[in-house]
Amino acid sequence: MTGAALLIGTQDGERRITPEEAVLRIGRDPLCRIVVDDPRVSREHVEVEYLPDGWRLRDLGSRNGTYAAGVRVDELDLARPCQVRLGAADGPSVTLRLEPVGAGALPMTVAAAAGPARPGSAASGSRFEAGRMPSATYRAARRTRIGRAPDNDIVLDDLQVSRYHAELLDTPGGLKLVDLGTHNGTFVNGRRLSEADLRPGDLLSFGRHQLVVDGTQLREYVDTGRVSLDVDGLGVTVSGGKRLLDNVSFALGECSLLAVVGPSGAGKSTLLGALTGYRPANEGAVSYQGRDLYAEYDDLRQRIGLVPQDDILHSALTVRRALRYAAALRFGSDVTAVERERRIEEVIAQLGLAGQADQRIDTLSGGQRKRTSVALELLTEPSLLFLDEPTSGLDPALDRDVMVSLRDLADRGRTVVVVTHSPLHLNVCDRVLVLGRGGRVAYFGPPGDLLRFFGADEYADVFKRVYDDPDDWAARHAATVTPRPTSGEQAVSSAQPTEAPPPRQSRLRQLVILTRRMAAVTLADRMYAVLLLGLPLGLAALLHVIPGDDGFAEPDNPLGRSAEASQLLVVLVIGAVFFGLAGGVRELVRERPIYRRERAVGLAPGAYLGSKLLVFAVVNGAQAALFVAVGLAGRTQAEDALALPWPLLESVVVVWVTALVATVTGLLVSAYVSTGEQTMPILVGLVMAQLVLCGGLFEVVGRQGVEYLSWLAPSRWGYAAAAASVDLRSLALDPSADALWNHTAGAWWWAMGVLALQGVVVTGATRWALRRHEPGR
Ligand SMILES: Nc1ncnc2c1ncn2[C@@H]1O[C@H](COP(=O)(O)OP(=O)(O)OP(=O)(O)O)[C@@H](O)[C@H]1O
Repeated sequence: MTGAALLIGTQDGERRITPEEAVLRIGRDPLCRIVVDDPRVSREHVEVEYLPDGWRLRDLGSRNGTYAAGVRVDELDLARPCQVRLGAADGPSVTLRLEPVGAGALPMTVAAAAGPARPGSAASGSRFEAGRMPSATYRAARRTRIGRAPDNDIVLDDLQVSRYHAELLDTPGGLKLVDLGTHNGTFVNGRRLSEADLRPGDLLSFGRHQLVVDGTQLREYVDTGRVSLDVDGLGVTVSGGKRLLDNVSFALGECSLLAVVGPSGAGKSTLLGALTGYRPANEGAVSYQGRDLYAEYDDLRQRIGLVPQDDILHSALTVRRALRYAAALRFGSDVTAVERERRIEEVIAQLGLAGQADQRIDTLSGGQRKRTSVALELLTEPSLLFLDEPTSGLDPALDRDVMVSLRDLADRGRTVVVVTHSPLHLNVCDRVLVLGRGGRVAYFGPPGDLLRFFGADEYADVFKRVYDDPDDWAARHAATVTPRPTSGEQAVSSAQPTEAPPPRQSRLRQLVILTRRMAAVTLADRMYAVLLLGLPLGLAALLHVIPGDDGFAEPDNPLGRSAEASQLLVVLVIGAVFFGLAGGVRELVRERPIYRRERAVGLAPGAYLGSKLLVFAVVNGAQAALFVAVGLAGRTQAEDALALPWPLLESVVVVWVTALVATVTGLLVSAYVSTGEQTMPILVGLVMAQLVLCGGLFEVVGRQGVEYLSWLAPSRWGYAAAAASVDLRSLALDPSADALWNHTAGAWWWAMGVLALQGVVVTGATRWALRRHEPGR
């Protein structure tokens, strides 16, 4: 395209301009190079200019707007042939045909614009095609196979496309599409379907590739990231009638970088939720290259990358390892390790992280860490990238570093929207949107005009003015924009409540990936790993403080009884509860931002929880073995075992299972709390309750309320199994009436069975609690 001339076609004929010619204005004014005599066109309506990266068309703040593919645009990259309308989105209007010609330019195709897209209707494709040119055209045979592998009839080179993805069958009733059981999914007019009868104009999506059906012909379009975003009348009202967003409208051209700024509480995060579809708006529409985001969310969500405010990275891993796990989770299982590795190296290079690729994330600078989060989102090549305050907490130099990276991403073909508190580097953006309280737009336009619009000398004044008088600035902004044509009805959003998408791999494969990741994270965090093993060792030392040297043998005193055995068991069981809870209680809350983001791209909660259980089962097993072996060293063991080959093994198993049930209880707490700090008092309270209710401190049998309550405590059953194992009823100082402690295999299995059942119930409750962190909540 570089060096290409531009052909501009109007009703009056064609005109060829070269890069050497200066900026060319088009409008009603006789001084314009191309004069258009039409009342809907402004005196100076648009200008066309050759920039280092190619031709651009810019709307000069025209009253009635400039439209491409039915979307109002402020700026348009003319890399590809297109049609724009001056003064009206549709109906009769002045139409310009713009076509780069000469070196590297692509041939022109003109497609007529149709009505707005409707999911499930045949119109999606026609609107989507308006003004664009297909990258290929295919004719469907009787059976046409589509996929990534080279032996398909239609080969789509895209890691989000399965090797053998779908089949088109030419039947007497017309074309029929059948998904070949992919995890990636096949989408028809934005809806995921396993089978569909196709009609002319239907839009089929496979990853970044779209095929529009026209008889037995299929026109292919590839989403290279050059997409426009059109936001019309977004409104969010919460229960109680409070308005969080009020009639937000704006249009962004391709390859744009938009900064959303505004005082705290203005609604920036709410806007981000509405634009990404996580928390859809109640009113209005968001369209993405002419496609309705809410109506076609199943499909379009894959084209959206979101970098939330909190890091979505395991900081103990290196950049490359974190990206490897993310790629394994986000790509389908038929994407090979070599293909994933290639993509990882691409994003590392793209974000300038080659020097840090093998560095641990917790040793990166704030800016590099943010760029790693961005790299992770770019793995799947989204065309729209949203970032929530990526520069918060960064110094001005790192702030600029991040903003310049975003500029670069937009320039390479992507629309980037960044919410920021920092006005320092707004000049790298194409557009700035200032939100005032109540979610009203106080300004939307180029950064260069921002201070002038507010009559301010510095950005701090802008914030203050918007904060002090949001109504006035919203009204002033409204006066500068042309109202869009409406049908007179309130635009009710077509949004459905957001649901997480299905996983990209089988749940078993996810379980394996997540288990490996968690093991890697646990081992990489040396301090944490040392603490996990240090805790049972410290507790084992406490066991040696208990007086006596009989262990679990009959005490050598006239009574034949002592407190030693029951004291040993209390410390063993409560120790197990303690290290189990301590491990579980932090786990989910510290990973919450990661969980939320991964859930939104197809993480299966069952696989996630399963990976925690598997790793903790191993960790708790090692802890139990250490604790029992070191803590009981030098003490006599019980003479015989009840259910397992050796008494010591029985003690280890009791401690292990008790710890595991406590771990799951910790995970349940972790799923409910909102910060790590909240876990400490809960941990203390739970350990104390387990101590009181275990039955070893004082007798709970026969004290009705207490006895029933104790049935809920895992420590009660862990203690009972351990007591049965060592025959505590014949060793303890006070002969106990607790039938759970009978020295029989039946009593041991009963106690262990109830303990296991508690584990299953609490795991189910934790899985349920994870629903609180579904995307959109
Ligand atoms: N579910 C809700 N119910 C009621 N009010 C809400 C709800 N969610 C958000 N709000 C309120 O809506 C307003 C906008 O919130 P939002 O988080 O979008 O603002 P923000 O501009 O992102 O703020 P900040 O810059 O502090 O992050 C705030 O006043 C907030 O308290």
